[in-house]
Amino acid sequence: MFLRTRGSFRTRDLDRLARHVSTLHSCFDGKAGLVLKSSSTDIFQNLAFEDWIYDRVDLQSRNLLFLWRNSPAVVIGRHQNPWQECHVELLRRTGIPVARRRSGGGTVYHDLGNINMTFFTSKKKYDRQRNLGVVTGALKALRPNLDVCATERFDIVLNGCYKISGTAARLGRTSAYHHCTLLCSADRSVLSAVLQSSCTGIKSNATPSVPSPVANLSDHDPSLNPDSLMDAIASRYNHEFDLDTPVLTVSPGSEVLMPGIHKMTSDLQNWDWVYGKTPKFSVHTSLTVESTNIGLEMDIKNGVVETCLLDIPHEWLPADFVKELCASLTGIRFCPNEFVVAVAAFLRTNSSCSQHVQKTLRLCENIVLVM
Ligand SMILES: Nc1ncnc2c1ncn2[C@@H]1O[C@H](COP(=O)(O)OC(=O)CCCC[C@@H]2CCSS2)[C@@H](O)[C@H]1O
Repeated sequence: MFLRTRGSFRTRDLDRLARHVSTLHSCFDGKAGLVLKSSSTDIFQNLAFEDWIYDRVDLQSRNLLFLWRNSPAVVIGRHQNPWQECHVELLRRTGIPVARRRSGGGTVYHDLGNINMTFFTSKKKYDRQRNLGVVTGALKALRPNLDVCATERFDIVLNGCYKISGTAARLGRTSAYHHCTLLCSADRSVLSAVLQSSCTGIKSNATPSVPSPVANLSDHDPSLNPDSLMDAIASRYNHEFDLDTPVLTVSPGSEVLMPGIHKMTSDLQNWDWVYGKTPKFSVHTSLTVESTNIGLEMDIKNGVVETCLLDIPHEWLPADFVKELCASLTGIRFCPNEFVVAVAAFLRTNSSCSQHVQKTLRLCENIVLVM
């Protein structure tokens, strides 16, 4: 039946497929530990791979290290506000994605010059200082003169003050993971540009990040590169956990190897997860449009505008018109697409005067920049 409905499969393909499936399972079966390296640089695929391992692999009697890197991306913590943490408008313009991870903590920037490590264990064996010891041990094995140490808040700092690694964790009933970054040669000008809010006047209880001066390891020693660092970390991990495992490359895009991973990936990409999960917040800001001062107040819950108030001089736009405009913005997602559609629909039914239309468009050009 399976073969008939999918005529393109041949016995040879099925054999190969079966071999792959058993390969992945045999990777885990009977092993006390594994080191896996991602073949993907897609932030959503790599975060989904973490979810898949956490949900589907029995971590009670094994340790697992996952090494991965991403194309440029901003990664916010589970309980954070992207509009507060990053320059959402610049990210949209440059096509750099924002991802919300399932662990708590602050916002970091990733690119191919940044390494990520995920240490999976049982909850009982979860030990962040031990894991960070693997990282600092690997660095010292590579370059004995490097001054690196882990701090009380589980950062790793270079020369006593420059952050090169940040940590976050997810703890379940029986399983856990600790993941951390390592800055080797990331683009620091992009890092600081994207980790600046484009929206002033946000009030919220979301977890704030703790900004620090950062450095790249390659600033200290230009011969250090991500591949040699990952090899050194893998061998130090083997040493620390008394293992003898090679680094296995895995493809987190493979539904065949990891059934269910596509759904996990698309859940992480969904607007409702990335933006909609933001804890309730409000924006109180002022805009200057054609030399007129305009106050904007919005309450946003689950990413949706709950209330909207625009404080506009009556001589600039009539009060009834503004009231109707605010009403039409209530209930939309706090995002440019829905905003533009709502304003266009509003103007179609309320556009008796071309001056009002022009002013509304200019006002909306300014509002869209905070979204
Ligand atoms: N890549 C990277 N590595 C280290 N530090 C960074 C990085 N990007 C930004 N920063 C600095 O850390 C603060 C935020 O520090 P804060 O302590 O608030 O948050 C963190 O460290 C979170 C680390 C999450 C690690 C996960 C591992 C895999 S997926 S992401 C930011 O404002 C910058 O100053």
